[in-house]
Amino acid sequence: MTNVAIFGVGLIGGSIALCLKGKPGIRVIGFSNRESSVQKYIQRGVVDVGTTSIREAAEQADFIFLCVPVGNLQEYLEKISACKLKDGCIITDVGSTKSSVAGYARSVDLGGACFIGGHPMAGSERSGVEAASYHLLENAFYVLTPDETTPPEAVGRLTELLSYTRANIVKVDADDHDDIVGAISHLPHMIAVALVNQVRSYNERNGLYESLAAGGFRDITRIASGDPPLWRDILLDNRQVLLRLLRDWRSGMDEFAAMLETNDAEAIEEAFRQAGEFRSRMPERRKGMIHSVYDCYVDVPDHPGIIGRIASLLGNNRINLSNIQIIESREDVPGVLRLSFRNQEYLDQAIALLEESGYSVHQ
Ligand SMILES: NC(=O)C1=CN([C@@H]2O[C@H](COP(=O)(O)OP(=O)(O)OC[C@H]3O[C@@H](n4cnc5c(N)ncnc54)[C@H](O)[C@@H]3O)[C@@H](O)[C@H]2O)C=CC1
Ligand SMILES: O=C(O)C(=O)Cc1ccc(O)cc1
Repeated sequence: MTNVAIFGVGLIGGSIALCLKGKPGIRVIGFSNRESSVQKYIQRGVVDVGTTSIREAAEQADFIFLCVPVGNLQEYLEKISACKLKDGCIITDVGSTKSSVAGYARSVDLGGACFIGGHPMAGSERSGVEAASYHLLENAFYVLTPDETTPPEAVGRLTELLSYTRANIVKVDADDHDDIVGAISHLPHMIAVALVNQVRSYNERNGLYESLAAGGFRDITRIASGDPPLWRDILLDNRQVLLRLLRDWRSGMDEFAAMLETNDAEAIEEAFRQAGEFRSRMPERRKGMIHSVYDCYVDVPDHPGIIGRIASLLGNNRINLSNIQIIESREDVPGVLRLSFRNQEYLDQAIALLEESGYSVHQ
């Protein structure tokens, strides 16, 4: 029997637990520091057994996943290292930063156990076990950060276990990880928050900002709704990298200001051209840190029951909708429905079916 202990069964810990539970020879143990949370994990069927005892969870584990916030990783590594761990036990984490946790792991004596940092590079702005999903990590990159002291055999065993998540495992140096993820995830989160707060302050004087900001603005700032304590920990932990990235960001904004001040039409066009060219080279719709959306928009006449008919059409053809939203519904224009799906396959099938049935669909 392979015992997998998960510390912090939230969005990420819960999603990993859902991938492992019920697999041959695997038993998932959920740890929480709160008894009521342990009961919840068991009731929701996310773990096989649960405990509030660090020792009980850690000492029988063959694998330990630390899925607590970044700010609690040091504390848990220290507490776990004080337990009598099994020889060959592999400890890993899922934190969004990788350098600091590697340092904490080096500073404790893990006996016959070993630590391999990890970061599943997919998620959402939601948190808690309620948001966990069997599909969350599917096709996403999952970074592991072994160093020269990590036994390759341990990396192999962890990779094998993680194959149940259906993520793509990649090995990256911990410092490189923090530079790259700082730029593609942490910096965008700060920008989204600053942008929303900028508009929020204008809105205090004129509520029209809020009314008109729906649609695109809402979409591009979705990540500003991330869990505040979680993001506090991530940004503070990666602060040296982020301070450097913010300097570069400011100089990019200064360049825009200069282009506007000097009426430099050509430079503005060139900036858009370069960005568009780089963006077009990125693989489309691959699951990334800031997750892809599989949405389409359907024009719908203002007929009663139309939403039900579309939902039934998809349901009868076994195409699972993950969300449905009325974007526009006014008397003078046809309405628009936004349909969201979990993957490209469902989206493609839905578009084909809706078009066949006479609907006008766009992406
Ligand atoms: N939110 C996301 O999309 C992603 C988050 N991560 C990383 O995953 C880790 C967990 O994040 P989420 O699952 O999103 O958060 P979450 O809030 O959904 O889950 C955190 C879990 O840790 C528990 N917890 C909090 N403080 C604790 C403590 N002191 N002792 C024991 N348990 C405690 C919570 O009860 C919860 O079950 C973080 O390190 C985060 O950086 C990694 C990839 C994506
Ligand atoms: O909501 C999104 O798309 C995210 O960006 C989620 C996310 C948050 C933290 C991570 O370390 C990785 C992914």
